[in-house]
Amino acid sequence: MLLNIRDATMASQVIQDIVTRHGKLNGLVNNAGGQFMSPASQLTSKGFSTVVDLNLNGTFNMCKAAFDGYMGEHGGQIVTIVAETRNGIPRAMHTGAARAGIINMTKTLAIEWGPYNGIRINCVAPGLIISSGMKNYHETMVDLLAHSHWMNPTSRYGTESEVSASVAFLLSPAASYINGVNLEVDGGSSLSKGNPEGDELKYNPEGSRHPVYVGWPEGVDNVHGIKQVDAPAKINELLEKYKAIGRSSKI
Ligand SMILES: CCCCCCCCC/C=C/C(=O)SCCNC(=O)CCNC(=O)[C@H](O)C(C)(C)COP(=O)(O)OP(=O)(O)OC[C@H]1O[C@@H](n2cnc3c(N)ncnc32)[C@H](O)[C@@H]1OP(=O)(O)O
Ligand SMILES: NC(=O)C1=CN([C@@H]2O[C@H](COP(=O)(O)OP(=O)(O)OC[C@H]3O[C@@H](n4cnc5c(N)ncnc54)[C@H](OP(=O)(O)O)[C@@H]3O)[C@@H](O)[C@H]2O)C=CC1
Repeated sequence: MLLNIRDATMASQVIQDIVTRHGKLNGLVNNAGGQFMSPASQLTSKGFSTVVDLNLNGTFNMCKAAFDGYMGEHGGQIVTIVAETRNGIPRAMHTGAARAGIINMTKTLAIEWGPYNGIRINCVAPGLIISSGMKNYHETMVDLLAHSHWMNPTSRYGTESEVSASVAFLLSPAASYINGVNLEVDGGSSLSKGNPEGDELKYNPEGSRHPVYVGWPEGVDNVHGIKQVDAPAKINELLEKYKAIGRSSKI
């Protein structure tokens, strides 16, 4: 099923197709999104609009389609992946603005849609994650990333599994009284005060001592298997390292 979330008509059509095929729509996860890197001073109006359209308008299109097509009548759970935006996102101001918009939209929808059969809607805000998305960035950026992970308080980046686990939690009855929140999944990086230069001892360049979660238990189709992360070699190297930490850690 092809879907461009920027197209409201297509969003409605896809939701209708799902409801027709399965008879219900229990949950919606808005994961699609992205941006290009650019300092704000070089960003054009069109570039800004493009990223806002994808992330903010696209998420609205999907939420509205799910509400109109099923959830307004039957309830359901919605989780949107945003990005950690606590201190803005230098060189990605457009996406920071769009994601902050989604977080606020989520709060309003939680209030307005809660009465509709208990719809719950929340956000998950990842910090830097070793993911397929890294292939979209320039080599120099990937290089920088591959050597900067120790600046995170956990001395590592996150994994796709760790984001997925938060999404699964928010969709599940375990989160039945959680509504309108933005759950940061960033290892505490948003709390750090920026570049730790001159303060390195607080960090651990040797590697992480925090447990790491990579991959769900092997399933029939292993849909969340880390083998499927199609990222640049340097990023996959990091992932292999995290796998080793994971094996030696009690989680
Ligand atoms: C890891 C780092 C941590 C840094 C922190 C980053 C944020 C937190 C971490 C997040 C990580 C991730 O999200 S990882 C996920 C990564 N995946 C992605 O980002 C997917 C990337 N791609 C896309 O979604 C799309 O291609 C998207 C960027 C929205 C562009 O959509 P379109 O194809 O419709 O747009 P285009 O036609 O190409 O371009 C439209 C206009 O946008 C502008 N534009 C487009 N590309 C441009 C570019 N490279 N530089 C300047 N400007 C550009 C121009 O003005 C274009 O107009 P013209 O000049 O007229 O052509
Ligand atoms: N990796 C990270 O560090 C972080 C990621 N995020 C966010 O997490 C989410 C997942 O990213 P990640 O897995 O890393 O990267 P990916 O680039 O692998 O995932 C982005 C997905 O969005 C889809 N997409 C983009 N535009 C559209 C559209 N118009 N309609 C439908 N689908 C679209 C892409 O589909 P296709 O492949 O077909 O183009 C792709 O599957 C994104 O929203 C990302 O911005 C947030 C913070 C940090």
